[in-house]
Amino acid sequence: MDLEKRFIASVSAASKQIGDDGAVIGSTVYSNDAFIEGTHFKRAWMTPRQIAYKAFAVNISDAVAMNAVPRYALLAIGIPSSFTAGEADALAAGFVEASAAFGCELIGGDTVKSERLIISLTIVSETRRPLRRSGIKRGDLLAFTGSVGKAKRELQYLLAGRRAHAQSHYVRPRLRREFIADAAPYLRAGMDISDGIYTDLQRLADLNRTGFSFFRPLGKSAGCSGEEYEMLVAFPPRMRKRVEYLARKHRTPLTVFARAARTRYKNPCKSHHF
Ligand SMILES: Nc1ncnc2c1ncn2[C@@H]1O[C@H](COP(=O)(O)OP(=O)(O)O)[C@@H](O)[C@H]1O
Ligand SMILES: Cc1ncc(C[n+]2csc(CCOP(=O)(O)OP(=O)(O)O)c2C)c(N)n1
Ligand SMILES: [Mg+2]
Repeated sequence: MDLEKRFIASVSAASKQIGDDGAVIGSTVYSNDAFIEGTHFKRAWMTPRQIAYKAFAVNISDAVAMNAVPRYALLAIGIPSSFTAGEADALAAGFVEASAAFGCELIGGDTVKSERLIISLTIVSETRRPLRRSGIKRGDLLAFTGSVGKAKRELQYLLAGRRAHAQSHYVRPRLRREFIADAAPYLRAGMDISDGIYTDLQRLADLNRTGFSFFRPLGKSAGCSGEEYEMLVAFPPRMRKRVEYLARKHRTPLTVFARAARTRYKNPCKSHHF
């Protein structure tokens, strides 16, 4: 078992809430994601403003994954002392821009000096109908939004020393807020794709004690592509037409690729955790 899984399993003793994209307390959802130089990005890849915007967007993704509307954000940030005033201003501008774009008010946080640029955001969001990772039944269909695979390619370009394109989804993830809000009543479960479909399916398999029978293999280039921030959803076959209609309505590509079945699931991807 990898170190991350082991650690999360241990802290899960503290609360039954742990295990989903966010914790649902009443109609409020709490979620947190870290965005760390060296782990999630390199400084050379993006401008400080782009880094701040992406950090915010990937956090909003967890709220969307819970079918929650983001309301408030708390930001903890560690800024290297090598940053110029202009770079610090640009970082701040990225958070202010994202806060307005996602309608999520930045109400506080903490600022410290650190060796690397580190960002941790907590999002407080509201939902009337939480979309959880659990609830999948045998026979349910599995689908993902958008086209997946680009994030992995972009990451490979960047690791090879190239610069990111400002309009790329890797720099500016497009979230499926409207589609999820409309489709949630017909979905059995959902999560956002941060580690790649195959790895995220492993989480659904463990949590729902199910395997998947694939209509067609996705291939590793699509299935092992992380940081897509597209949605992975499950719904009963009788809801298929309705969910597909809502996807078309919101111009959201939707690929139905598997059904939940009594098979053993095996994740073919290499882990990037520890
Ligand atoms: N350090 C931690 N302390 C408490 N809960 C944690 C910690 N790290 C992760 N979790 C919880 O474990 C679950 C799985 O986390 P993770 O796989 O990172 O989710 P995601 O991929 O959406 O970020 C989530 O419910 C998350 O809140
Ligand atoms: C410098 C650098 N190396 C490697 C990667 C690849 N990478 C790091 S994290 C990640 C997946 C998502 O990160 P994680 O921390 O698991 O997000 P979470 O599931 O908690 O939302 C990927 C593909 C990267 N983005 N940047
Ligand atoms: Mg998530």
